Amino acid sequence: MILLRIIRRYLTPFKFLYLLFIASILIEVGYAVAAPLSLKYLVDYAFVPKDGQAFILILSLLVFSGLFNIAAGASGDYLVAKLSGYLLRELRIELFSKLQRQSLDFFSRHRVGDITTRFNSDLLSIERVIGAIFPLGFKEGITVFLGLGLLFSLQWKLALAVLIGSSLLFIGPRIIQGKAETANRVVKEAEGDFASTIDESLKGHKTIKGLHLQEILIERARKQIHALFALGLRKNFMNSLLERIPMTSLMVLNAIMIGFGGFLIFRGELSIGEFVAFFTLFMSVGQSVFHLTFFIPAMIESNISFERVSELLDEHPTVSDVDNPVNMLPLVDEICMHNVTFGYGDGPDILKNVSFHIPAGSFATFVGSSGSGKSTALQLLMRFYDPREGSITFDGVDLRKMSEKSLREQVGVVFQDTFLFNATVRENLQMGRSGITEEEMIAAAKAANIHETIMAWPQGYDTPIVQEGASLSGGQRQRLSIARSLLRKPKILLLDEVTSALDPSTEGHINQTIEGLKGTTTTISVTHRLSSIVHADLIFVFHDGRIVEIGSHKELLDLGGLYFEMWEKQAGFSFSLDGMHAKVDVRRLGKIPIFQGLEKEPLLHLATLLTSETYERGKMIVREGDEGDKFYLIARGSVEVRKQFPDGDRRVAVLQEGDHFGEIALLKNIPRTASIITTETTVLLSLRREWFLELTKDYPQVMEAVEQTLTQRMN
Ligand SMILES: Nc1ncnc2c1ncn2[C@@H]1O[C@H](COP(=O)(O)OP(=O)(O)OP(=O)(O)O)[C@@H](O)[C@H]1O
Repeated sequence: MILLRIIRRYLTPFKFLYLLFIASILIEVGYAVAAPLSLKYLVDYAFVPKDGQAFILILSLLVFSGLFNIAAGASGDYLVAKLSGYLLRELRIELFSKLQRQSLDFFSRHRVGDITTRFNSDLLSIERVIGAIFPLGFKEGITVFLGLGLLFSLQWKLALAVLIGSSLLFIGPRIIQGKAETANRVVKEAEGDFASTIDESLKGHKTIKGLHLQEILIERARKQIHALFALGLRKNFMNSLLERIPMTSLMVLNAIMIGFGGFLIFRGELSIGEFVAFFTLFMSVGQSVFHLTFFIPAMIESNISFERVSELLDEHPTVSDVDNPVNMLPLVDEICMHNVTFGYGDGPDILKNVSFHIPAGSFATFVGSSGSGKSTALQLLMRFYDPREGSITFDGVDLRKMSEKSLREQVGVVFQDTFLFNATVRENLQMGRSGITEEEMIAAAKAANIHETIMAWPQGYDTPIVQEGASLSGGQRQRLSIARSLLRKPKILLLDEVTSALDPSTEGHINQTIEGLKGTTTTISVTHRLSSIVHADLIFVFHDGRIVEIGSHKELLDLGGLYFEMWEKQAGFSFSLDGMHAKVDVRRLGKIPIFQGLEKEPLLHLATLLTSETYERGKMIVREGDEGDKFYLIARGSVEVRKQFPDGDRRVAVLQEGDHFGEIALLKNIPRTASIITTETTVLLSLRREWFLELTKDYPQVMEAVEQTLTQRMN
């Protein structure tokens, strides 16, 4: 039984207290059983013969042992409170530590709501069992056991009759027990589902609003709440039945006892004192049985909680330290991937036979289309996952042989999705590091271009960050997390789209900071904004899980391959300093398929009709089904394309800088075929149909060109 396993596991160091607790229980049980037995002597030796001396003797014994019993009971209560407190403390610590040590795949396998339910309601239910139900059940169990022995010694025939009657009467609850167990499990799962929905609706409120998914979420929650109601009803009914049946059974048993007991008295096989003692003892045993059966639903419920908690305790991280791991030393030579193949879980290969060398101190970047495996490669360098095939080495040492702690000390990482703790700015920056001076902290904040912003807040570095930084802008969060990483002075710095939420001037500043790290820090940055990496030492171009080009910006442009194509697509845009307004040059405009082949003059005119639109992350630009009246060109940022399918809406593509959408809207008023949502701060250039049509009056060839291209595309 999991309960006993847990008790053994956590209470072994407290053996002495545990033995004391058992002793106190035995005293209590002894009294509970012996007190009714005293009635036999009171009735047969004191009351019936009217013997005063015997009465006083028995009474004194009863009073004395009663006081002793009270003292033992109180000590037992204290001990159980202490032991259960210890156990829960240890369980909580181990559970939480287990959670922290899990590999990344664990977090994609488990939903937040499900894990938090295990910490909240499951642990509460365990607390109830360990602190009250189990000790009381244990006590009642021994009472029943000893009490039955005494009942048999008083009158075995009567005891046997009562026992047979009881066994028959307990068959009912046994049958219901299985059903109750299933009902309890199903309710727990439904609670987990609902908790996940609440969690999702809170964390994803922006996306939900942006995609206008409120109704879908309400509908989903409504279904879950209805299911909870129906399942809860069944569970409560089953549990009540379990509780009710023993009471009824007890009444039937009383009838058996009085009837058969009376019969034995008349036959002279039972004295009146014995009958009174038997009856009282039976009531006491019956009460204990009743309590025991009362505890059964709670035990069943808790058994599921025990299972769910021990499931977590038994989870072993898929990525863990080997025995005797080596400590990673500061990088002096190179970071290498050797023929690495990797996929998530049992999924397809995402990285296919990837190899590269990055010299220490250099600034390297991973570029490529969305989904080509750049972030995955970065995560492997962090050892969030281990490769399926091949190896990763830092200065020739396999990552799998290094201690995780030393790796994390050497490697800093900044993700696109930054997470800030609910603590002050200072605490967030210094988190996990001691001995950081004020100057160092300010220098890091300045390097990340966030110092001035922090100083403008009323409490400066002591400003509390609330709701995990939800009140800050995406750019502020990103800059704070860059500062946090810089402050740790890592030898290797891994950056995943860290400047996506920044305006061009701030981005320029951060890029300078990153370039300034050359020589002292090995930096590997994943980005889709090629203008930010022209000074990188090495650029790795990813395509469909493979590296297809390697070189410097110039070398790759000269190569005229995929990188060149990407560069050409992104080139030709210019921005205002705050990044809110964009312009596109005529050469670039003429490369858009629908405008290809147009003369310079109409293109110049066209460029003046484009309007800048800036959106924060998570905003819906186009809603599937809405009337389309604009064509869009992405000047900066990226968007996802989502479509409705019978099983819900799904991302079907990601569009990035230089991509465009909505061409058909220039010609016809037809509903949009997909929704477009920004995945980062995005600047678009839009062209309204009415203005475009106006233009075509002066340049009819524009209309012809657009129509021709679109017709070709449709065909
Ligand atoms: N935790 C995960 N579990 C399963 N598949 C994943 C996971 N993370 C990423 N993928 C998949 O792996 C592929 C590569 O993703 P990855 O994030 O590495 O690409 P990327 O080149 O960085 O793209 P982007 O620029 O859009 O982030 C994608 O198809 C993605 O859906």
